[in-house]
Amino acid sequence: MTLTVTDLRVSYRTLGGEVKALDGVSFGVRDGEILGLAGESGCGKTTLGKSLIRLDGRMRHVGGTVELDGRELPIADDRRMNAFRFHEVSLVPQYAMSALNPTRRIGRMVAELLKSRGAPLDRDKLERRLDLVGLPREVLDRYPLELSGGMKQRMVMVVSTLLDPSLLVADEITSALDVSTQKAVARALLGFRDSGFVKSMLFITHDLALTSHIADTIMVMYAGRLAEKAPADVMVKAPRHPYTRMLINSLPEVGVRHAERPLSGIAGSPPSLLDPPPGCRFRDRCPLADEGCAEDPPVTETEPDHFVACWKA
Ligand SMILES: Nc1ncnc2c1ncn2[C@@H]1O[C@H](COP(=O)(O)OP(=O)(O)OP(=O)(O)O)[C@@H](O)[C@H]1O
Repeated sequence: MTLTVTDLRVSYRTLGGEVKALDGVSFGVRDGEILGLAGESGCGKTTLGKSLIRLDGRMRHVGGTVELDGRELPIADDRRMNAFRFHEVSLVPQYAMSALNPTRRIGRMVAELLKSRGAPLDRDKLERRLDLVGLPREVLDRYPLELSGGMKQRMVMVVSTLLDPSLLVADEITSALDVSTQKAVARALLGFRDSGFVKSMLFITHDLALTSHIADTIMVMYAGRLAEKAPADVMVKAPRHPYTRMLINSLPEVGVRHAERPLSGIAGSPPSLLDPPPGCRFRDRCPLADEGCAEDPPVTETEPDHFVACWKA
């Protein structure tokens, strides 16, 4: 197992109180596995990704543990985490396209970054990786401004994986790209895993359709908690949680005109994470909810590798 997250609790300090963005999340990522993390805006996907790399100033590690390759990550200790960042766990951020320093040629920037991490620049290795993501070697002589959005995105992927981290967290890295560029980035991600440059991956997206093509396993979160986790094909064909079912039914089907089959959304919104009510957090929006749902549903393994947090599943 590359990653084992146990009962992770992370909140944000705000003027209104503590926003419990992750409220007891447990899951694992196996060696070689790509875990797609999905769920609607605000469910805690980015917070989970950040927790594994760097807590920002307003985030507080309230409880739980994160183990990477059997060693506990000191996620609450920014300085001690330095030994792990880039080397063991790395992030391609949500706004990767602006993560490149605009005043430096890319080759120089990569060399400086590696130096700051105490690693020498291995030109051969760098060039092989550029080949893998389909970037010409000349990009190293260019400024970020001279690259398209998709090229920048792939460049950031190369940079974040140069030290062969065990786990790569890719946060919404395809959202701002057109569909064919999205595919190139997705292929590059799979190539990195298949070539062993990274052992495992957490692929964060709100795009369930895309994640079902890339991920081996999909985990759906709802309001700071795990709702369902299952192998990607099972999640798409036989979801058990009412929320996941509704999410999957709300996906547009290619070739089906919406006059024939109207797109359905999910009415209502998740509860506030400042003071979430007890019980199932989806119950106000759930067509199957009854009084029993006022109690917290445990995460249950209904079949091997299929985890669901629902009394009705
Ligand atoms: N800096 C912050 N200060 C206070 N609350 C925050 C902060 N960042 C996120 N939150 C809250 O934490 C919860 C989880 O947010 P998070 O960004 O992790 O969700 P997400 O699923 O990644 O959403 P999105 O898809 O929109 O990026 C939300 O309720 C959000 O409002």
